[in-house]
Amino acid sequence: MRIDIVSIFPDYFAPLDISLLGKARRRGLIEVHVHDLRQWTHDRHRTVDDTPYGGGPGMVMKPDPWGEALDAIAPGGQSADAAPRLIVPTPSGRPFTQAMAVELAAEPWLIFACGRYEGIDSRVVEEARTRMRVDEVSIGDYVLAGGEVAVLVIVEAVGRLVPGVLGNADSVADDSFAPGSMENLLEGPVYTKPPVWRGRAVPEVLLSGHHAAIARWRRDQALRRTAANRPDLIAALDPARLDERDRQV
Ligand SMILES: NC(=O)c1ccno1
Repeated sequence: MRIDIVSIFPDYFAPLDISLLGKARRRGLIEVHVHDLRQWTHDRHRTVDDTPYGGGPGMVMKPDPWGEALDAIAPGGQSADAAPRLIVPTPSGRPFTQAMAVELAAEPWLIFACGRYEGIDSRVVEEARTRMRVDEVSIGDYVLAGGEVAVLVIVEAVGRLVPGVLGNADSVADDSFAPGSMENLLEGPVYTKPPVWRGRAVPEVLLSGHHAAIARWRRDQALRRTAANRPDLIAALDPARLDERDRQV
């Protein structure tokens, strides 16, 4: 997977050189290019924003630098299956979910546009849509100072799903919200050695080696945690996916 990130604060993305994603980059599983938007400005002050038409507070990011940046990064001509997908984090975007992370992890090329101030001139997304798929995405119902932190969240959630990045691919199947048996459920509690810690013992079933009983216990715990923390997810569960035991939890 290729990832391009455009920002006026490229240093925000130093964390992508460490840990899981840093290893994935060094192993050639993920290619990350971070670009300073200001390299596509042409005035002495390297201006990227201006006052909003129609008045109102704050500044809006000018379309010209963004248009030139996207032209330079994705000049076009790629085959349909190699074309980039532009992701623009914004509070007014579609909710970023685990399902979307799974979908994006299958893409060959993602470009992230980090907006700042009051946002990017809307014509940038409008024009980009004429030559690539564009998703305006929100990581939650709150407002950040810019898209950079949201891109770090999305790149981490997506990057860990790229085949080969996680040491144990099975752990993805147990993720909260993971498609499949965990779909729309929160992951339950997890334990490791020692078996007793400050007088608190690990649930016996987890030491039993009885895989069916362990799977059942984990699903019960996931249902309980989801009911406690996210009743909205329980309400959205497809009843057909709940067995008799689930209904008793
Ligand atoms: N909620 C968000 O995704 C966001 C992006 C930029 N500011 O907020």
